[in-house]
Amino acid sequence: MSASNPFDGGYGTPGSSRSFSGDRRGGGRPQYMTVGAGSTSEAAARLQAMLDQDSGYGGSVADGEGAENVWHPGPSEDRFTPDHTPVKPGESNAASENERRMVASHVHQLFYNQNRTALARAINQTVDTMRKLQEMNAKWPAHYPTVRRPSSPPALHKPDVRPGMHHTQSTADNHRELERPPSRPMPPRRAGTSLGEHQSAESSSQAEAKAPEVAPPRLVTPQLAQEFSVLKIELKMQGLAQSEIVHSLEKQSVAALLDNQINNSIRHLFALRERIEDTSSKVLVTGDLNAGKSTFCNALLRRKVLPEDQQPCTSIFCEVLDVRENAGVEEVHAIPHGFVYSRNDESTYSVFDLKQLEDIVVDSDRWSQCKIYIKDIRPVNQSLLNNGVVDIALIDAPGLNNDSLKTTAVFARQEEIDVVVFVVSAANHFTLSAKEFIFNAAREKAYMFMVVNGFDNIRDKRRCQEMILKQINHLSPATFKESSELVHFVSSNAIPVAAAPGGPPDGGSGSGGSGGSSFGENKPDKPEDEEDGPSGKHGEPGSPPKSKGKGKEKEAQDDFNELELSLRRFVLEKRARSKLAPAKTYLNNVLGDLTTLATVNRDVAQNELDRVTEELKQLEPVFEQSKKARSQADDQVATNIEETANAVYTLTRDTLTSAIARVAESDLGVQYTGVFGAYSYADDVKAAMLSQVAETVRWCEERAREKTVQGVSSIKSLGLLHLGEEYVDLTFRSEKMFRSRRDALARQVDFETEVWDFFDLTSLWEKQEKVAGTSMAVTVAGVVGGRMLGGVGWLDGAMTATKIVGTNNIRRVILPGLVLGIALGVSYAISQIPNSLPKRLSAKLSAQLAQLDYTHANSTRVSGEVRRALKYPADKLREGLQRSVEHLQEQRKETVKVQIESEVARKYFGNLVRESGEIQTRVQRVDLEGPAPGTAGME
Ligand SMILES: Nc1nc2c(ncn2[C@@H]2O[C@H](COP(=O)(O)OP(=O)(O)OP(=O)(O)O)[C@@H](O)[C@H]2O)c(=O)[nH]1
Repeated sequence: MSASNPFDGGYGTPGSSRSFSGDRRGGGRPQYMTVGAGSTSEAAARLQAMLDQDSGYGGSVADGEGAENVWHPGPSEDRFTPDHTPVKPGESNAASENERRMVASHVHQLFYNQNRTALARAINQTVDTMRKLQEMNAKWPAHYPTVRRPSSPPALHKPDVRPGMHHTQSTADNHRELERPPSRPMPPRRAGTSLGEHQSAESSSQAEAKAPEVAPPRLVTPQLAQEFSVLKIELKMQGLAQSEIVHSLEKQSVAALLDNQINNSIRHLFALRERIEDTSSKVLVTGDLNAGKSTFCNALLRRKVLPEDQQPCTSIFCEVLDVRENAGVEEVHAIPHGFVYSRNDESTYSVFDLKQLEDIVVDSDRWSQCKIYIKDIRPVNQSLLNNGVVDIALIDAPGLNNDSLKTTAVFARQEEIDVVVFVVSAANHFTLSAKEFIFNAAREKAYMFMVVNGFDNIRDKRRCQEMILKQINHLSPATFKESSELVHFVSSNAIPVAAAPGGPPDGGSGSGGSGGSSFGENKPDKPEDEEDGPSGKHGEPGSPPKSKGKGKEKEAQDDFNELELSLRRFVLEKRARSKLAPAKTYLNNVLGDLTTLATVNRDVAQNELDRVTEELKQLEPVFEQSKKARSQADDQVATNIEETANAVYTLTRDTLTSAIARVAESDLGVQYTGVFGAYSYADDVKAAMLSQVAETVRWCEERAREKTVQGVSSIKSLGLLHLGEEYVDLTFRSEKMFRSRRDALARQVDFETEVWDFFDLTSLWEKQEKVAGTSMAVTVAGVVGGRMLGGVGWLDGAMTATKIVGTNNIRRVILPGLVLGIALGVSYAISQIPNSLPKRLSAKLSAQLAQLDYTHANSTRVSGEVRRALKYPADKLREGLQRSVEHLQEQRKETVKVQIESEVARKYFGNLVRESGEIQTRVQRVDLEGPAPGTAGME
């Protein structure tokens, strides 16, 4: 019994002859048969030609990758959709009807190819775009958006409750948030790993447009949220929200994480491309323990292949394949753990007989999975495995429980799983593990085929249906929307099955079976043949009496037949949805992510560009000012030093010159102790003079020190003026100046005191002229004495005296007068020593100092030291100014660099927004839902 309005579409042509020339899997092109008596119509031939010409990628792909290199199988290799509804032989206008159906199938196939082409091209373009993004990300680390955590997890992720987007920057200085423009159709779907965060389901466009995207987020385990991520950066850091972690990471680390995500995404896209190019389909049958999965699979095969048991038995994945895939040999290949199955490599599996399957399926310690090659005994138009269109594999999964849930979830996610058939016990409904599985699988497989099994056990069937459909609506809204096609309430054990190979014919499962012969074509259509049906054997105790049971069996088998038709339609006709939808939804999601990422980064780049442009505008005058200040301060400091040094030089020179000139006049403080101490007096005077000169030098040095201190402080003011806080103050220790030895002077000045130095005759003479009444004797004595003392020509002196005194008196006066005169003269001269000696010595000292160039040398030394002392802070100031200029220059260079980079990034991300938007639009235009033209009218 289907949930509502089961449509059988009127497909199927039992009796229609269809044959394929060549090996279906060997690459030979299938030949489409004309059904009925007529030949292929013109329209069909035209369509066939179109299909043959349509390379899948057409001639429109210029870049080549999509066209020739990737899409190997031509579209004609994919088979057209078969007719399903049995048309009884001899039915009126069967030929034209069949022909019409075939044309419709071709059209359907053509559309399928177009969609497949469009998606494959979109995959190629997306991969190209993502690779370019990786290049950009390496140069300009992209900023990564995160999703704001909802305060309380919404029950359903409806578009209007989508979380707003937060942009998280990885750098502290650049932190800002960007709100998503409200008009943007796709929300960001990245979130942290917590249960409160989730991403939207990957669903078909229809599901996206009309249905809430995901089931309650509380069901998302961190593990699965990660597995279903697209460009999400997953970080496993305990106790930290993702946004916080992203903040705490370096920009480069985020870029590296994104790069990694892109790589994963590209890998996934390649897998999807391979998948859409693959013509086979895998059907995974899963569900709770003991829900009747194996019984259901056997019912589908009309053959008891898989072991059924009342207690859990299937503990490994059992993949049932058509025997043609194994060169026509029925057998089981059991794959041990750790091996990757390859049919052509026997070392990867062990071969068993079908009879041994019972032992294999329970031995999960030894085997990871098994491949069961069997011959589907049903005709092509009824067989699922051998349907003539797609290679189908049926996979019986272990019952969902805590241990296998994850494995099954991972299995269900595999790209090659096209259809998930979920078997749920009508009596038990959905368990927690079932709900979790469905919710998560719904992300990848928007549609799920639901088999509510054991319906025979239910008394209030309507209530059971209502309750289960309500749960499905909650778990997989997309499936619920098509519940008439996708949800079936059946009793698998009501289906007569052939006995296991080698065993007696077996009807139902487990506890009993229907007549072994009841499998085969058209059986369900003949309830009257069901004498030996399963009625009463697998029903609950107290099942209805036989006559009533017969009706029930018929009903159960009809329901199952209906299920089979739907499943065939789902797998075969709607394989576009099951095969192409994952590619479409993933592309849609990843392109949405790309657009989000690009929008965020374009805005970030724009903001950065604005910021640095403004920064540059402000920096430019500061830089110019700094350069000007440097040269100004340079000049000022140089002038300052020069002026100070010159002033010190002048002061020292003048002071010293006058001090030396006047050294004799000053009070030297030396006591004259008489003629006998004249020599020591002379030494003392000399020492005192030298010390006075040295003292003067010291005085000059002191003034120079003061000037230097002033100079240093004026340099400091300049520094503070131009460098502000950057100015490094130096402590100037002026006492360290002029530390060189000052007693050098005594060693330099070396002159002997001579006798003449004691008598300054010139001055004596001058004095005598000035003093009136000084006796002639004194004069004579002076003259004579002078001459005598001069030691040369004393007679001349005597003669001169004679002339003056007169000849008569000479004899009387000459001797005593002479003696007296000399005595007086000598005593006078001696008395004048304290006056004469300093002058003489001073003159000598001056002369020697002049000879030594003492004044100039000292002035140069003192001013030189001043210059040296000032040079250090001046150099430091210059360095500081230079650094400041260089710093600004560097800053300017850096800002210009950032300006150029953000300009490039803005353009790039602007283009990326456009590009990914365009690809996304093309992807969204791929309509996997609408009926193919030509078939619509037939349903
Ligand atoms: N009444 C009734 N019993 C059924 C139905 N389908 C299966 N059973 C019984 O349920 C029991 C379990 O069936 P299995 O097919 O082994 O169940 P399973 O889900 O494959 O079990 P595991 O693989 O062990 O998880 C068997 O005894 C079946 O006969 C049904 O539609 N109605």
